[in-house]
Amino acid sequence: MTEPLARPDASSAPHDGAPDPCRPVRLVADDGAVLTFCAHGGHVLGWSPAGGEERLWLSRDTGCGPGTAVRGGIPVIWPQFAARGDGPRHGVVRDRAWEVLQAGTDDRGAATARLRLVSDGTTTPYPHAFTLHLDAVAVGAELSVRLWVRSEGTAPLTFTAALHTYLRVSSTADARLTGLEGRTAEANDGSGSTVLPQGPLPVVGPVDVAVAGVEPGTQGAVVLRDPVLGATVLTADGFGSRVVWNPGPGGAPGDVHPGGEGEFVCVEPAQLEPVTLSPGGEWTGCQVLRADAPA
Ligand SMILES: O=P(O)(O)OC[C@H]1O[C@H](O)[C@H](O)[C@@H](O)[C@@H]1O
Repeated sequence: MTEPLARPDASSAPHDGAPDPCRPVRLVADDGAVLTFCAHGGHVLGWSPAGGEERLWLSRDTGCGPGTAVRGGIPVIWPQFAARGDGPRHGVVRDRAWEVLQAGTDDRGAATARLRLVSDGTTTPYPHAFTLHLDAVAVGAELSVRLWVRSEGTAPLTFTAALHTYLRVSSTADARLTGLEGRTAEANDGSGSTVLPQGPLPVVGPVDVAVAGVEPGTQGAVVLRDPVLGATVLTADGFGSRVVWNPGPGGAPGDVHPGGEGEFVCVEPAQLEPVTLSPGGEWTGCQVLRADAPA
């Protein structure tokens, strides 16, 4: 079942008779799990597990439209994480329209969407030919999101990537993160490294770090515990790092609604070691979020 929602930003312009890429599309699985996405940015906007509340955070003040990234949900960061390169910050795919290849329910009753972005290599500021697919599936307690890349050009294609996941919390003051304790965390502003303390980590910002060498799958699980919402367990494959970001009081970008920085923490599966694909080469990274009820 596909239902349109009100657009998050009334200022986003429809694109010449084509469906507005900023229009949120809401898919409901047979068991009640909900996946919301928009074509702009190949962006997962929301997810609630079967019988549960929304687990992703979306700013009420987000923009959406050519050149503007949505604030919240799961922005696709590619082919450059943050300012780690000489291209545009966080890459070139979060602020342009993707195509919707499929949206609906599959034969298990899961809510599924496949989005695609194709570049023929003539687009600035990133003149490389590539195809990206973003697959999102919501069913039961889980959301899975898979990013697939194929190099379509004749030259090697080098990139970094992330699924910049905004996890909703009832209050950053009460939420805690486990799974990264005792690991070395590199500050994303280049100011150096620290070793994270043992025990559950507070998520009140400012915090902006990257932890490298995270194991794939359940071995590298990171768990966000919230006393109201319950736990969200994040596992990933293909992404060697986890970025943890919260801007903290007074530090939020202007498209975060007032007080919004107290309502989320970003836990981002990221591939920060550059990946190089030969012509025709492919790469896949995926994450699974599992919602557990409050203890
Ligand atoms: O404002 P944006 O470009 O969306 O970036 C938002 C945040 O993304 C990541 O988490 C980075 O580690 C942060 O340094 C950055 O502030």
